Parts: sequence; C-alpha cells; structure tokens
Amino acid sequence: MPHYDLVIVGTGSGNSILDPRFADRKVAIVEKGVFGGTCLNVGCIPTKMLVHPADLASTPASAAGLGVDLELRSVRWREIRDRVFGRIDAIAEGGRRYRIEHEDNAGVTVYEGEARFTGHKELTVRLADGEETLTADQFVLAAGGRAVVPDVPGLADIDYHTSDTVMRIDDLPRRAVILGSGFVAAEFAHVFASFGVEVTVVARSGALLRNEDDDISRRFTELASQRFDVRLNRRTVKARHTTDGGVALDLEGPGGAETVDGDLLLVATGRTPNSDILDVAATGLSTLPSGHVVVDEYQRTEVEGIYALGDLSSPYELKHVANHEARVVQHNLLHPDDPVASDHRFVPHAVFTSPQIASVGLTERDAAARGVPYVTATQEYGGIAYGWAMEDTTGFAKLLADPTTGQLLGAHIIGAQAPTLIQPLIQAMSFGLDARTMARGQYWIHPAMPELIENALLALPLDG
Ligand SMILES: Cc1cc2nc3c(=O)[nH]c(=O)nc-3n(C[C@H](O)[C@H](O)[C@H](O)COP(=O)(O)OP(=O)(O)OC[C@H]3O[C@@H](n4cnc5c(N)ncnc54)[C@H](O)[C@@H]3O)c2cc1C
Ligand SMILES: NC(=O)c1ccc[n+]([C@@H]2O[C@H](COP(=O)([O-])OP(=O)(O)OC[C@H]3O[C@@H](n4cnc5c(N)ncnc54)[C@H](O)[C@@H]3O)[C@@H](O)[C@H]2O)c1
Repeated sequence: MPHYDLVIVGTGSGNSILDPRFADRKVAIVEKGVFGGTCLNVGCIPTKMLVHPADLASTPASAAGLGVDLELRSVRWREIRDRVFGRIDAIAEGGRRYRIEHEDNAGVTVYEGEARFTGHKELTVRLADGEETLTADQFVLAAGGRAVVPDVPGLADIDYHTSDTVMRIDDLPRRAVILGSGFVAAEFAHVFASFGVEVTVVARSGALLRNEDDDISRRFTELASQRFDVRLNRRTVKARHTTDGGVALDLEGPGGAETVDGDLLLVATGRTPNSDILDVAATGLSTLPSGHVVVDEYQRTEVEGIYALGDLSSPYELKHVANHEARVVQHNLLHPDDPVASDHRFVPHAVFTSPQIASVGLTERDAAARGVPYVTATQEYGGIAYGWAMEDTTGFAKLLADPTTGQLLGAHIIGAQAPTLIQPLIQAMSFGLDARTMARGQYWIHPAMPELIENALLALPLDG
C-alpha cells in the first residue's frame, strides 16, 4: 500500500496547491475526470466564452433605439463551440501532461480514477486496470460537486442536458426548455436566446434568481419575461418525449395543468457536493445537511491532517472562493505553525446573463432578518451620463450601509458591466472604507460608468 506525505483529491482548485515548495514531499493527485475541474472544463470559462459572442449577437436588438440598424446575419454555432473547446481541451490536457511528465513533478504521482475513503486516512482509487489503496499523512480534499437532477417522473427516461453536456451540442435547438431559475438557467437562457433559440424557463418559485436582493430579482424577472417564455410557480409533474423526438414537461401551476416543450431540455436545478462519492464518513469526517464537508476557518476538517476546500466544503460554490481557500490550504500546509484563516466576510458573485448582475454583502432581506440597522440608496443607470449615452432604462445599483458609520453592508447591481462596476465596492467593504470617504475622497472619471457608484454612495441617507 503506497504511503504519501500528501494526497490531493481533485484537480480543480486543488491542482493549484503544488508548487516548487512541495518538491521535497511525496505527493499523489487523484482525478476521476478531466484535469482542471469544473470551472475550466464545464463551468465559468466555457460559459463566459459563450456569453461574449452571445452579447455580440444580441447587440442589434438594442442598437436600433440609438439610431443604428444592425443585423444578425448568422450564428456559426460549431465555430463558436470549437473556439471554446479547442482552447479549453488543450489547457486541460496540458495540465495533465505537466503533472504526469514534467520534471517539476518528479515527486508527484497522478492516479486517474475515482477515489473513495475505505478507512481512516485510507483512500482507494478505482483505476482503469484495478484498484489502488493509498495512505497519507495529509490529504487535501478538493473534489467539488456535481449537477443535481430532480426526481421528476419520467426525467430519467428521456434525453436531457445539464451544464456538463449542453455546451458541446452539435447544433443549436430551435426551441429550448430550461428547468430551474438560478445562475445556470439565467446564463444559458441569455446565450441560447441571443443565438436565436426560443427559450422557455420553468421556475418553481415566483421569481428568477430569487436569492438576489428582491429588487434585483424582481427587475430581472420582468426583463427576462419580455425575452423568454417564463413560467413561474410551476411544479414539474412529468417529463417525456414528444412524438417528434422533442422533450416536454407537464407542469402544474396557478392556472392549472399545462405543457411546455422544445427540442432540448436543460436541467439547471443546482449542484451537490461530491462528499458522498468520496465517502468522507469512512475517514471520520462529517458533513452538513447540504452535503458540504465540515471545515474550520483554516480549512481543516475534523480529522488531523485532512483539509477540504472549494465546492466540496464551501456553500458559496464559486471559483474565486475555491481559489482563495486553496491558497489558504497551501499556506497552512507549508506553515503549520503559523496558519491563516479563510476570509469569507465579503464574498461577491456575478451572473453573466443580460442584463449582467453582481452582488456582495447583505441583501435588504438579509439585513432585515438579522435586525441589522441599515439605510439604502438606489441609483438608476438612466440617471448618469453614460447611462444616457446607452439609453439604459432598466439598470440600477442598490447600496445598503450602516446609517451611523457609513460602512457599506451590501451592494447589488443589475445592468451593463455590473461585475466590473462592483469591484470598488468590494474593495471598500473589504478594507473598511466608509461611503462618504469613498465618494468624496477620490476623483471619479466623468462621464464614465463608475459615476453610478459615486451617485449611489452620495444618495445614502446617512446620519449627521
Ligand atoms: C455552468 C457553470 C458555470 C459556472 N460559472 C462560474 C463563474 O462564472 N464564476 C464562478 O466563480 N464560479 C462559477 N461556477 C462555479 C465554479 O465552477 C466552481 O465553484 C469551482 O469550479 C469549484 O472548484 P473546486 O476545485 O472546488 O471543484 P471542481 O472544479 O469541481 O474540481 C473537483 C475535481 O474533483 C474531481 N473529483 C470529484 N470527485 C472525485 C473522486 N471521488 N475521486 C477523484 N476525483 C474526483 C472532479 O472530477 C473535478 O475535476 C460555475 C459552475 C458551473 C457548473
Ligand atoms: N456566474 C457564476 O458565478 C455561476 C454561473 C453558473 C453556476 N454557478 C455556480 O453553480 C451553481 C449551480 O448553478 P445552478 O443554476 O444549477 O444552481 P442554483 O442553486 O443557482 O439554482 C438552482 C435553481 O433550481 C431550482 N430548483 C431546484 N430544484 C428544482 C426542481 N425540482 N424543479 C424546478 N426547479 C428547481 C431552484 O429553485 C433554483 O432556482 C451555482 O450555485 C453557482 O454557485 C456560478
């Protein structure tokens, strides 16, 4: 039974831990799928490489109002797809070969197979040609999560896609049905619709992106309903094939029974951590009801020498969080006597749909539920010069701040460049800059988009 100093499970953010400082350790990396994990292969990167051409394809629709007549002549889907995966697949394979072949990794053994714990700090890997059981002094568990498919009658018997498969289709469907109303649904609805696909979105609740601040979720739901066929408050009773080989969902909603159908079904109903596949209980680890492995602020699990990070243990399920936690684990492996803690104070996220959405900190709902004193201010894009230039009538930034100290509590933006515009607010919150100092302690380029933030800060009704 081979024994290692360190075993890493998962090559998403887990793969970024090893650098020359680990050269004197005997290390194993275990990967059951493609090197690079979710973000590189089936997540952030390919989706955003699709969102950009989708944004271009949807430009004609908004240009006419500015007196510019554009026409979308064609979308060459296979070229779009092949540009994305031509780049990504090569990076994944390059990362794999680097670990297997390069002299930098002389002390690293790669096991390509699915790992599961079979005892205390004992991991068994199912390889193409049998099994291998490894032990180690230290483990880093970075096994991520996977798409959840709900228990809808008939769904298991029909052809459907998840985000794992939908980006590699050969041809765009004429009509697509998306089940779910979170990040994946919002991003793919935009991509498909921009490329000319008729999109139906089926939501269980009364709003899309309902974890966003209510004002953002409401505005997005209104706008999405103008672009897609949005069915809210629907229970999916049955999934089935139609006689022409398409897919249909039988729904139950406020108006009774109804059916939606299309040529492609995308199931986008969330993700679950891979702690079950990894059988973490066999090494003595417990999980939260959500399936996330329990860790402390140093990313240590309950078993000495075992760390966990990323989607396996983090409820945020975001790549920048997984990367941050990987840096924390890396430091703590190298400097066990001087450990650092993960910083989860102000974790931002963005939804790359249309309009774009970005958020950090408390929503108004969170602040009210926690009894936190707060004031809010909302600044419309239409009220700043660049918003006039764009003729934007729907975007806004909403801020929450402590009325006494002016410290920002939350920021929520829907509109063009929201993920970029929010960054100075993340910075202010992270470094404790209050709203007044932030607004008046620096220049804001006129008439650039960040004036949206400047005006929102100045509009906060702070005490004194
Ligand atoms: C469609 C989509 C779009 C996304 N877009 C964004 C975005 O724009 N921004 C953002 O911040 N986040 C985004 N995310 C989330 C982001 O991809 C994840 O948060 C991130 O990839 C998690 O990294 P990780 O290292 O924890 O896990 P992963 O990257 O999932 O890596 C885990 C690895 O472990 C392997 N593995 C699992 N179990 C085992 C086992 N038992 N044995 C061996 N190997 C195993 C897996 O094959 C995988 O390679 C997106 C996710 C999806 C699905
Ligand atoms: N831009 C980004 O950062 C980005 C983009 C895509 C994905 N992600 C990550 O991937 C994760 C997964 O994305 P997602 O959109 O699948 O999950 P999600 O958690 O964002 O949304 C899941 C949606 O499915 C709905 N749902 C759940 N069960 C259902 C059922 N039985 N019937 C109908 N609807 C149901 C939920 O109400 C929710 O609207 C996200 O949580 C996020 O962390 C991030």
